[in-house]
Amino acid sequence: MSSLKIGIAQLNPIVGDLAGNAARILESAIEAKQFGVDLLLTPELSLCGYPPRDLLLNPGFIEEMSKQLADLARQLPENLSVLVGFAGNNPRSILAGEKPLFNSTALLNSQGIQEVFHKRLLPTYDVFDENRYFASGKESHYFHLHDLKIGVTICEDVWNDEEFWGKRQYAVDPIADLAALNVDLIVNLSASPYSIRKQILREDLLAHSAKRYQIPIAYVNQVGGNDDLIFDGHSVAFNRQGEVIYRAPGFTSSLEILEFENDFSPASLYPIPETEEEEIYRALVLGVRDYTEKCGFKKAILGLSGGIDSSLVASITTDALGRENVLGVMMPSPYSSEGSITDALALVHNLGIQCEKLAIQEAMTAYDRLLEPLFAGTSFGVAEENLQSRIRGNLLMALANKFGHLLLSTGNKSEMAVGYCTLYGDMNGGLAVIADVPKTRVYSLCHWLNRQKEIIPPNVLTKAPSAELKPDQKDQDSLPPYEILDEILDRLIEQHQSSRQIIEAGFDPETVRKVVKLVKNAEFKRKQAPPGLKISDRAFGTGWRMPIASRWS
Ligand SMILES: NC(=O)c1ccc[n+]([C@@H]2O[C@H](COP(=O)([O-])OP(=O)(O)OC[C@H]3O[C@@H](n4cnc5c(N)ncnc54)[C@H](O)[C@@H]3O)[C@@H](O)[C@H]2O)c1
Ligand SMILES: Nc1ncnc2c1ncn2[C@@H]1O[C@H](COP(=O)(O)O)[C@@H](O)[C@H]1O
Ligand SMILES: N[C@@H](CCC(=O)O)C(=O)O
Ligand SMILES: O=P(O)(O)OP(=O)(O)O
Repeated sequence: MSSLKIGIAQLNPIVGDLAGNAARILESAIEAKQFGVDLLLTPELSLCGYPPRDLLLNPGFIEEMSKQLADLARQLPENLSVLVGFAGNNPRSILAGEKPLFNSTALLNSQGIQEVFHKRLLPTYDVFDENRYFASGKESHYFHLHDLKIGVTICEDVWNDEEFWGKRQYAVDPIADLAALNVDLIVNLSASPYSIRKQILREDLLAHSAKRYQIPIAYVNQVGGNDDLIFDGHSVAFNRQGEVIYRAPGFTSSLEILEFENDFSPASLYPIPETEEEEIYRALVLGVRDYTEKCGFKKAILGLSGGIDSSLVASITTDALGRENVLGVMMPSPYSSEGSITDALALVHNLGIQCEKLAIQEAMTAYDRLLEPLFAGTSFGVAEENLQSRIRGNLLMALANKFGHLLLSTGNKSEMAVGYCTLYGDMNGGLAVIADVPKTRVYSLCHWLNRQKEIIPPNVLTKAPSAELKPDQKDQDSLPPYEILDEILDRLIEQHQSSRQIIEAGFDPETVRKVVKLVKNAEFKRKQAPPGLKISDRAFGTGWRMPIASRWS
């Protein structure tokens, strides 16, 4: 049987940057050619980046994509085939009443577009909404290269192994269809977003299919952050025994070359991060870096309270952007503890970032005076408390606006779930870095960060969480202990359990009912929150579509 050199281009495209993404693909192709590569694989929709969302509804965008695809082919080095992901028109759309586009892969070489393959299984759950734009490809097929039959699949096409899941998710299984066509190799072009330990699931699934059909599989995944989604890369290849013979590094672009002769020869195997904490931290660093850079910012700003959430976000941002690009602002009020300054300063020292101090007492007094006639006869309450948060939010946004920085908000998933945050206050910002990280995980990430040397000051790890909006206030005065709250939230949000099921699992009925009500009532806040980086299987982002004015809980 013939041999083949396959290049895996784990690319980080910018959504909508058609010319820039084409240039990235071309650069990889030229480099791959220097290593004698015959076939280069790029991720799903590599020309427009994933997910392009409603850019796909713009006919001019689709037209330009097809032009870029043809131009790219013409510039390719000779004797190199490249699989490029693109969205193209569905000619049957009007006659057959199908969606107007296909999610496709073109086989290109310097002679032009040789063949086109369409994605068959269109995910429409969680953050995916592909039925909104695409029609399903009707069949699976392959192309010939060096006398090899190479079957082409796109992302979800390989996620329907009935034997693996114990049930069929879709009526057809593209892998089974390609196996029936006796292909020598299956390639999969993916844009599979990160969630905790998802790579283990991907590898178990693909290993099962490779072994089941005795067909080697090469899987190339997109890498990089696009808005709320983080793509971890971790492209991987399996021999026909279902063994992993190659794994790309996670969270970074790469180009690797695999030798194929009847089967894959073993190649480099970058490890999966050892701990969940390492994995999550690296994902968040990539998410912050790419959001910042792809939106055209260089520097970021955040409020430093000496608390654990802002400390973690400051550390992530420092690793993402470099310490010279992070500005922390301390904004004490008369209710702030001494630690809000000393702990923030210890963090600033450990990270080496810039720091400014703006005491907010004067602004509070001015607000109180202005509101006095209207608030007369009422007692001090949440509205007055929240003024501090809103003054801080305003000051931060003024600084971000003045100096062209990106304001990062620091609320964690537990707070976002129950609405323990102030609209137009600490919720201000362009990106919510830890909005999908529960408070208990915030702690474990900080402990992990400190594994070799102190990054998060010890006092930050040990003091009780507090909004410090009134004397001696503690989160735990208003909320159940975070260990309990987070478990209830996990059951409710990620495991889709009802209050009854959670109570039956042994949780205090009154606490469960209170949490469920808080989550429902905070929907209006989450709708106005900045995009949050997704790390779980169910984040409060594009995959969470709850009504606001509703009765069901
Ligand atoms: N700011 C912080 O730093 C911080 C941190 C942690 C916790 N907290 C706590 O979070 C809480 C924030 O208080 P809050 O929730 O009253 O503040 P909020 O002002 O952010 O939200 C409440 C207000 O939102 C509006 N609203 C309510 N339901 C709505 C709906 N369905 N649609 C549109 N608007 C609606 C109403 O005007 C209501 O008064 C406080 O208990 C505070 O201690 C604040
Ligand atoms: N004293 C403060 N200085 C700067 N920034 C602050 C201060 N207090 C709060 N913040 C910011 O708001 C969020 C939320 O505060 P909680 O302590 O969770 O209520 C915090 O992370 C800071 O960014
Ligand atoms: N189900 C897959 C694939 C989605 C896709 O086709 O983009 C995933 O979660 O990664
Ligand atoms: O938001 P922070 O940083 O103030 O953390 P905490 O809420 O734990 O005080």
